[in-house]
Amino acid sequence: MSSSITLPSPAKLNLFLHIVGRRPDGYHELQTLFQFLDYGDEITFTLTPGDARIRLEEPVPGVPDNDNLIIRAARALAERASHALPGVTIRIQKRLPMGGGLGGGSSNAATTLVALNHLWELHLDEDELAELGLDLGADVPVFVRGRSAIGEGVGEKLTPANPPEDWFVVLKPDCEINTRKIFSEEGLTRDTPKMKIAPAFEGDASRYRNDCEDVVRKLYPEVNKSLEWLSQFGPARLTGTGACIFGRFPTESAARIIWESKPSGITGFVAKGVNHSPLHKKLTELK
Ligand SMILES: C[C@](O)(CO)[C@H](O)COP(=O)(O)OP(=O)(O)OC[C@H]1O[C@@H](n2ccc(N)nc2=O)[C@H](O)[C@@H]1O
Ligand SMILES: Nc1ncnc2c1ncn2[C@@H]1O[C@H](COP(=O)(O)OP(=O)(O)OP(=O)(O)O)[C@@H](O)[C@H]1O
Repeated sequence: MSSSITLPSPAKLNLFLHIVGRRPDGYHELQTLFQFLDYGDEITFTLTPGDARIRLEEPVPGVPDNDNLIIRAARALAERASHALPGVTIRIQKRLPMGGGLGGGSSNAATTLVALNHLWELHLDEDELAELGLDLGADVPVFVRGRSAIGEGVGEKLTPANPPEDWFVVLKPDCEINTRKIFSEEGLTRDTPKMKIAPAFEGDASRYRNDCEDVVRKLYPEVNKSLEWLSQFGPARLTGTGACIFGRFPTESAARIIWESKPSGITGFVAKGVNHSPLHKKLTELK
């Protein structure tokens, strides 16, 4: 087996996000529809026999290595091994904005769990990896499992879903949003009635909303302005707790026309929604 592997670490969108309650520990109970994008970071893992360290070739700007979810995921996995493991050097090509609501850090953690489980030949099953992942972040399990899904609980109870694989214009207003801050806002809607989720949910996500959107629009005028602009062309919505917003289009060319006309100074990208994670697709090709 090769001792080096390069794998995608895709973004997710929350096609809708309802807050349906609050647990005694303060965490919010959600109903959310996750879909992956064929766009994200890329991570290369190279085993280093003879050097037991788990290290990043270069730090992610603004994130101390000890806090980096890649390092934390690798260490958590290594603790599960019953024998000495070779070290690993990890290189990340970061494309996803931080604090964007695209799940970048969680996706990096999941790619690390899946990649090192493979390279270290640990044979943990998907349930074990998802459970390890949940300790690192609420969004990690869906990235570990790699299927679009309705997430309930804090996002760890997953029911596979098949939303249409549309094209998206994703815009990143010029601000970073802290997830914890939004979940602690007094004015946040926390009592959306729970829906009954049918297996293989294929409902029209645009009928539902993101309960964080009102609060985020008020606190971040940049987000409000971008949503107003994108809404001219169809339903536009916040992902996660922001800051990114997305508009849905049936074809790539329709999405690109809108992308080309965006106001100057806004960053982002055009990507396709996919119901199978690019991570798992690539890993299957490699096996
Ligand atoms: C908003 C979403 O992106 C939707 O997919 C996720 O629920 C957030 O997931 P995440 O970024 O992995 O969040 P975590 O790192 O687990 O949590 C950050 C903080 O947000 C708050 N938090 C998070 C998730 C949740 N369901 N309820 C919460 O109240 C908690 O204060 C927590 O300390
Ligand atoms: N590998 C990593 N990549 C990005 N952020 C990381 C990483 N490791 C730790 N972090 C921390 O996680 C924070 C949130 O980053 P992330 O990119 O996951 O935000 P997000 O897209 O808003 O996530 P979510 O949608 O899950 O709320 C960052 O501000 C950073 O401090």
